[in-house]
Amino acid sequence: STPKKQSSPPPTTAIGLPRSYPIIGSFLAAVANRKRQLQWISDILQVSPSATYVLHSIIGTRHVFTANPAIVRHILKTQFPNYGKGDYLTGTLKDFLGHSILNVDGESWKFQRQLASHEFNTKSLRKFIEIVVDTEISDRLIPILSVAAATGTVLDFQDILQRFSFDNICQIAFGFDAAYLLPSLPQTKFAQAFEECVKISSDRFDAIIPAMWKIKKLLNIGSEKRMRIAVSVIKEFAENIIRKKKKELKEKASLDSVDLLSRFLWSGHSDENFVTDIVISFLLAGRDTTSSALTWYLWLLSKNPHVESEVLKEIKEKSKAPVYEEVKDMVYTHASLCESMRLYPPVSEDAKEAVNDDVLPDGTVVKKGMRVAYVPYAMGRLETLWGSDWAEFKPERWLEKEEAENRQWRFVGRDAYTYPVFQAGPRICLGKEMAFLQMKRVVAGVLRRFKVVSAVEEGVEPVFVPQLTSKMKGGFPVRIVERDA
Ligand code: HEM
Repeated sequence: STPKKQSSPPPTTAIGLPRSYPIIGSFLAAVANRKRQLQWISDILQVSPSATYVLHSIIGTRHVFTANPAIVRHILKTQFPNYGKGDYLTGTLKDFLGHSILNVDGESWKFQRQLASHEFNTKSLRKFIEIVVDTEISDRLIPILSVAAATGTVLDFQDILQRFSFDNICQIAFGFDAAYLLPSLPQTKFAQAFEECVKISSDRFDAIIPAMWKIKKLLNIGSEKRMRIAVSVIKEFAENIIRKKKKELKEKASLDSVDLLSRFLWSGHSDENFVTDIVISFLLAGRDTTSSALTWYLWLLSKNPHVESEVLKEIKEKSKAPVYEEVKDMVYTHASLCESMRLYPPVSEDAKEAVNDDVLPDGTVVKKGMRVAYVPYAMGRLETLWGSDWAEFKPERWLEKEEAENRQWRFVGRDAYTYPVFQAGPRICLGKEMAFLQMKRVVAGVLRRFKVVSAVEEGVEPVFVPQLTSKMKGGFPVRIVERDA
């Protein structure tokens, strides 16, 4: 059956390019649109030649925004060494992320990536999916959903998923059970401090006067005072775990724990600050990304029953297979997750900074120090890339029927530069495969037994909030219904 138009996200209004004036550039338009900056930039990219736009702002600052795959390839791959994190980004995130993988370039990045990549080999992934994810599903998630189904309670599924992935990533990063997904939905000091750091760091980027936070920090007032406190809560927490881990490792002859922290300590990195920063980076990378993806996914499924029934069919077909094989083979589910993240990417915009002057493939001139951002949110909405039905939630875009007589679905991936939801090139997301395994396992574990019914008011579209990782504004209210066995 053909998907119905009702499932579509709201159409973007076609607008012209913003006015630009001498000295202040398009500063006024940027201020007027600052509460909807992502949508504003995406609208502009839709009407820009080569899907690329140079935003002129106050006193001659210029930023390039692009939704053009050839330019994405240029900055993420062909000219990779010329487009790094840069001073602006690293300076803004340093209090939170220090010199860890998400916040450095060059040799230090290479080294951390190399070491961390062991955490993502097949053996570790299998262990992760079979032990960490499945325990969290059966011991924590399912019981909460059963109670909600029995009592008819409305749950905020976004909150549930954030708690779920927080517990998961704490296990991977530290080998520590954060116990954040409990029936009482506890507020833990560590998780709350983490949330505060993410929020304040995001706000630093969004401020109209970019250096304002530095002044507040200097004076130790307002949000910057809260930031300082939250950072120290996180660091203290991490340091305690690190000390315990160090002691444990000293008493052991070999490395049997698989968490990232043990791996770093085992390889001789005993500098607590450095190790703390790395662990925090992983928490950020792994925490809100999969929960964001799954929140929007379940919302789209609730609006598209024909997709949900295809997914359910696949879950039932695969349910006899061992856990790891099951999730690896969920082709339709995989496609539907890709499709959902096309419309609602967990990382909606990502900026690089030019090390040297350069010219982009479309002729746009880039000066040293200029920021060039690719915008997955805008790219997923381009007719030139996805066709005139781009607004429809259609997993079939990613699938082909096999020629063989059983006519199974086969997944057809898109070029990573057209769909840079996980970034692309040498710095492509290290957790991509892990994220898919986790998401598919959650989808299978939940949908097999329950129907997740949106309790969002009829006709209301949830609002996409782009922070460091995107969120559904106000959460995702749902009712849980137990399926007939
Ligand atoms: C749906 C889920 C996810 C999405 C959409 C996603 C997306 C991304 C993106 C866009 C980046 C590039 C950020 C940048 O450098 O500017 C990234 C990097 C990274 N991600 Fe993910 N991610 C996801 C899940 C995960 C998970 C579960 C983990 C780990 C447990 C993870 C670990 C990392 C790491 C370590 C990096 C840094 C890679 C590097 O700089 O070399 N990600 N991810």
